[in-house]
Amino acid sequence: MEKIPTWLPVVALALADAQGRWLMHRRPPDKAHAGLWEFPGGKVENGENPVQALVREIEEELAYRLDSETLLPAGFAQEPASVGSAQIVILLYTSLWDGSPLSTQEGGEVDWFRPEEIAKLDKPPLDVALAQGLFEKASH
Ligand SMILES: Nc1nc2c([nH]c(=O)n2[C@@H]2O[C@H](COP(=O)(O)OP(=O)(O)OP(=O)(O)O)[C@@H](O)[C@H]2O)c(=O)[nH]1
Repeated sequence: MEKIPTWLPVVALALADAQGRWLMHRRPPDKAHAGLWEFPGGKVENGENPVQALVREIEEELAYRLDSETLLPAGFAQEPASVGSAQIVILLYTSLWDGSPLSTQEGGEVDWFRPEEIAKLDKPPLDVALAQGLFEKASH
């Protein structure tokens, strides 16, 4: 067996405001899944743990400094296993917004939505699964 990772860890953030709305990021036109709404985040880099990766990604994408102590694991979603390319697994964390401004740094846009609105947004497949897991859990 080759000693290379067979899966690609990605981390994502479900940030809630005090009104029960959640932050979603719309991917810019020049990227994969252009125009789709996702939980913001990105790939875990070598030498990082998931929380470090998420803090870095959110700072890069949104100029928002997460307090790693407030991040709670909320679920995960995975691509079907495939031969050839690494399987993407997205780990989702929740946090409560502290009110600091958010500003998109990489050409995307962000907005706040209620769970029933998020259900109707066009999303990449793993974000569909993450949203289902998060909001089905929250409503029980
Ligand atoms: N959020 C999300 N990402 C997905 C899905 N499926 C899938 O292949 N991805 C890929 O997972 C990666 C997420 O990392 P990212 O957000 O840092 O991607 P990026 O394009 O900004 O980074 P890059 O410039 O390094 O490629 C992207 O390559 C994205 O295309 C999905 O369903 N949801």
